[in-house]
Amino acid sequence: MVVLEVLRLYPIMVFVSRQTLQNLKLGNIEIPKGFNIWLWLLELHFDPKFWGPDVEKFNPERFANGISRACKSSEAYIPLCIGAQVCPGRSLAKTELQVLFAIILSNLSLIILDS
Ligand code: HEM
Repeated sequence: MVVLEVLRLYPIMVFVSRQTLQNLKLGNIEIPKGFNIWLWLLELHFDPKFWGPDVEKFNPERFANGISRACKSSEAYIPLCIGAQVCPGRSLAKTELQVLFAIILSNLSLIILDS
């Protein structure tokens, strides 16, 4: 849950770009072949429409019941991208982060400050 929330608030890539291979129609918008589309991941991760009013709060508990319950659309949570070019290292990355947290927690004493 902590890893998922960290990747929501601080994604390594804040945007990805794609180039259209053919003319497309997206809703009412005509997009010509060869057009560059920039997908702003951070905007999706901080949209209260998908995440609710506490969108800016660090709240790992939001993922307690999985991504589909944390967010109104699972396509609004894409720190590792989506589709054909989804990050192939995603499982390794998540495991590495969990191991890293475990090492940090087992070597440090953490205290919660009043403020
Ligand atoms: C938390 C860690 C990581 C994050 C947030 C992350 C995120 C991403 C994202 C967003 C993309 C898509 C980029 C794009 O399409 O423009 C990507 C692609 C890629 N990632 Fe990761 N990644 C992580 C870790 C890793 C690791 C550990 C590996 C390899 C061991 C890896 C290998 C790759 C490769 C090879 C691609 C290119 C895939 C392609 O173009 O088809 N990533 N990653």
